[in-house]
Amino acid sequence: MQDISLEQAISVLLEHTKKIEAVEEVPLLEALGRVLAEDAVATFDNPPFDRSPLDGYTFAAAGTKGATKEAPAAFTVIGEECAGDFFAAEVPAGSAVRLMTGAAIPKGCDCVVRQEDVTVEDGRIFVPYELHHHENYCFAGEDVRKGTRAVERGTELTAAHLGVLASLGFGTVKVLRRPRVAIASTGDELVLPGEPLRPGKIYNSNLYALAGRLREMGFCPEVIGILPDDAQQAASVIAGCRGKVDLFLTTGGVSVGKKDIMHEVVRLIGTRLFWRVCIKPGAPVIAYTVGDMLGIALSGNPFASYATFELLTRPVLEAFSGRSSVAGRAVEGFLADAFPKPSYGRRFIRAHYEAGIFEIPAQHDSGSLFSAAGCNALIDIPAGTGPLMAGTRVKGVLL
Ligand SMILES: Nc1nc2c(c(=O)[nH]1)N[C@H]1C(S)=C(S)[C@@H](COP(=O)(O)OP(=O)(O)OC[C@H]3O[C@@H](n4cnc5c(N)ncnc54)[C@H](O)[C@@H]3O)O[C@H]1N2
Ligand code: MOO
Repeated sequence: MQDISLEQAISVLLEHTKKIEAVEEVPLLEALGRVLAEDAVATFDNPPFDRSPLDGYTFAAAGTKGATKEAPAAFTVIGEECAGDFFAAEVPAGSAVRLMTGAAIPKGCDCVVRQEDVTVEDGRIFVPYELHHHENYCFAGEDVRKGTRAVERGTELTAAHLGVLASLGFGTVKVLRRPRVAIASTGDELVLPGEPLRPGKIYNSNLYALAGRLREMGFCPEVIGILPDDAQQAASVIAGCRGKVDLFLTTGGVSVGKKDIMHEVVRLIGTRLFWRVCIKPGAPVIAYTVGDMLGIALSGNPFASYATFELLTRPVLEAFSGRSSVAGRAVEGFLADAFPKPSYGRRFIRAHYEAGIFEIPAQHDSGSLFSAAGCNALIDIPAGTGPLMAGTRVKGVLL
């Protein structure tokens, strides 16, 4: 099989990715980042009643006609209402109710005066200027009218959406089921952080970097852990997830070494879609299916798996969720630093991008993730490019 281009690889993966249409109802507090499955329509006017925007007094504005500092209008204060109280009686002309910001405006009243603008004496207030009908007055429904489509189906819910939905009384919302992603690392050399490091072993960093990346993107990966370099055992774990998982992600075991087991795993349980993509790092990626579960086996080198996760897995995750931010992540800019290596094949290098400038860290080996920690972009260097000088214009993609 010949190496395929990155674009071909993405298109093969997307052919095997179905948008998830299943719906589940979740508590509103757990709905951040989820995709709304049906329009959220306001079932009442919000705010639900006419209310005061000030701490002050409410009365009929007509009673202030001709009022001046010298000849203020007087009102008898017949009650008090804090936000949350409800003053049910009608307020007669010449009377006022003291009320706090957010309190409902009682019947008979049509304006509010700030409490610091009036004088209070013996249960009466003196208003030194004229007020108009509906002055300092908030109307029922002025935020959201009953029947308004407050949040549209398909919206990825942000914090502001949660606030709007809460204001309209939605305790739960119907959202699309999230893609179920399982993640594992292969390799007998791997040890979980926290355990002692024996000779020849290394700590498993891919599992943490990719599980973290999935969580940053709003997914809840099922973290399987380390699969041994035994194709039968690894195959049985992966096949056991069929029907429960949409995407099984692994790292390691995809090259040509003695223990590169993923080839055998795919032979045992699935159908290979492709092996090897014309990119550096991470070329030896395998894509496969096990029934309707998609598998992506990324290469084990930490930066290779980190970069190919962005380039190959992220479009799949977005397609599962019905989103596509891939195009929106493309950026162009100038190199702050030289990149002295020629790129015979298409190469992606880590960089920090800001305001049109890409800074490249000194360390960019596929086996090292250390310098990726300060990076937020991958520079896309076309095949056949010679050494690059500082100031060269390049394209990239934001992580
Ligand atoms: N003869 C050839 N050898 C290699 C080729 C090749 O074309 N011919 N390709 C090289 C390239 S490029 C890559 S990339 C790697 C891919 O290897 P694998 O995907 O099979 O990965 P492993 O051999 O399992 O591991 C590679 C490297 O990464 C370390 N590793 C693996 N998993 C983890 C983990 N979870 N956390 C941290 N580090 C991990 C592993 O110990 C190895 O050092 O193959 C080249 N070889
Ligand atoms: O594709 Mo590999 O990650 O360059 O070493």
